[in-house]
Amino acid sequence: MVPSERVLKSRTFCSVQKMLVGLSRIWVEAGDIIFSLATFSWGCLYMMALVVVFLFLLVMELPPSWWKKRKPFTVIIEEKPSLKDIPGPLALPILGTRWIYSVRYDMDKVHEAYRDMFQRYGNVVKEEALWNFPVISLISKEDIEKVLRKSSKYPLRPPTEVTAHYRATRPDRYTNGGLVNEQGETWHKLCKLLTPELTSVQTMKQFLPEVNHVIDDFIRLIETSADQRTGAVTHFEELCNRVGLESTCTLILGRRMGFLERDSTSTVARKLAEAIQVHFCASRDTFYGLPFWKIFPTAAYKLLVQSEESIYDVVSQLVDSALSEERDTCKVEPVQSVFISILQTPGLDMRDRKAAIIDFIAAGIKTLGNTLVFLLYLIAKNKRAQNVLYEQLMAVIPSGNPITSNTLREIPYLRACLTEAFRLLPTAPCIARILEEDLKVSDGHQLYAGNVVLCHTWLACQDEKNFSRANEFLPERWLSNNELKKSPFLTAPFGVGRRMCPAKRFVHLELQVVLAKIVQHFELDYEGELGLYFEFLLGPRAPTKFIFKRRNT
Ligand code: HEM
Repeated sequence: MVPSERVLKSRTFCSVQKMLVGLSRIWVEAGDIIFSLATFSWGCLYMMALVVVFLFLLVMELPPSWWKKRKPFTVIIEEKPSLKDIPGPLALPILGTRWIYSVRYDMDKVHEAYRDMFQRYGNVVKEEALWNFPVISLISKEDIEKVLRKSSKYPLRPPTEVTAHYRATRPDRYTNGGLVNEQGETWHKLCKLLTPELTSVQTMKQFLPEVNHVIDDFIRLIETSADQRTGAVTHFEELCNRVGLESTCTLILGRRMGFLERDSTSTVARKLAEAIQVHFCASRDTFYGLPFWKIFPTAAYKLLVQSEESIYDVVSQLVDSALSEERDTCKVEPVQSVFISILQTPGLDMRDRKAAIIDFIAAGIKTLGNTLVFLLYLIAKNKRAQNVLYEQLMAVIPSGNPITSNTLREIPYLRACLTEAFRLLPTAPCIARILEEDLKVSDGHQLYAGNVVLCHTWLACQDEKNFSRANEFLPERWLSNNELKKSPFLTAPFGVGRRMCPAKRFVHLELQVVLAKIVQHFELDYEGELGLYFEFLLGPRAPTKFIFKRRNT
């Protein structure tokens, strides 16, 4: 057991003891009161019993699970008074600061809320969830680095509590919370068994020819969807979600799904994309809203369950049909390995295998779709960069030729465009961690092991202190490599350390091919300005309207 874990466990034991002692006192006192009232009125007794049961449920059910496993906040306040000094919105007793998302800010603009809070309160901001559980937000480059550098064997990322809660109610489908939500040894085991093929350089090398085919189909889909006269494609974000789904399924299931054909199976893609959108929105609403879903199924919780079940059913069908056709129809030979390796890995329950495939596909569709819209928007709006990229592409890859690893290496500007797009518009605007050690941050504020910390990498990337001409799209800044060395933790769109996204290599490959092929085929434009929308991830506000003018090559 690592030392930080031991510390947490011993603290957990003390805090659980204190909590039990406290609760038993509450019960004794509540019992005394109830007993005396009983002599007064049975009706009154009934009401009091209901109130006590309700309070008990509140105490036991509402705090986040990782809080219950660690130090209750009240204890932290008593022993470590300096957390009190961290500025933030007015915290109400018990309810904390979650009221701001109903009164001061819109739930779909949480990204703007943080920008405003950093302006109001400084570099370290404290929000308080229910029962005044603290969530600390950091924006300074030095603070973010301090948190993300301290990566242990089992880094802790706060789980999406509501998903973990729902999965616990379906033991027929899930044996654990899954790779994204698990912690400690269970997470480590899943990571070790499920991700080696996905992260392998070899798998990606072999997958490249198939990526070329997928993107050629995407180009055809754009051509047939565009207005013949103007080249306009409205709701382009839907096409991006479809290519995200097709590519991820091709990689994970080892077979083409046909989501890029003009009509045939696209209803499945739309159904899945819609379910995933609802899932992200419901996750956001249950996270930023009051967590009464722990006591009764609120509207947001019901939506979450519906979307979880739709995603499970649709992906399950895809997996089952791929399974029934077995190896001989896994036409994309090199990537059979991801699917087959998950299915054949010893030490995993069939439920874990299916859940992992579902999680990978669900994790891919929206993230890839959003990222692609952002990337193409920035290229469309920056004609100079678009022209430089086009010239370089045409010099290295004659139009119509497939893209290979060698040609990709010869166009560093292509990768620089990706990194710059991730800096300006990442779909994951912050990285969350649970601290495993005490840490001193800006303005002398002391944080403690067990505190939940949000590292706002996106906002830090827009700060002139960290990047000159921070709001401009300048891919050139990444060509020297100095910039990357100066700020490896700020432009970290896939996270950092052992909990980093296992699909980073795949996404980089996919985005380079898609950008290269689109810029070779079309001159890109965008009508108006792109709006942003927060749904747990940062996404484009629909409808997005791109103009694709065919190039004469
Ligand atoms: C543009 C696309 C994507 C972006 C920007 C992205 C970003 C991220 C980020 C920021 C994290 C959290 C990392 C951390 O806490 O340090 C993450 C985790 C994860 N991502 Fe991605 N992701 C993308 C695509 C995908 C795809 C296509 C898959 C599946 C094939 C995937 C599967 C996962 C999984 C399983 C985790 C949890 C890893 C763990 O906790 O061990 N992601 N991703």
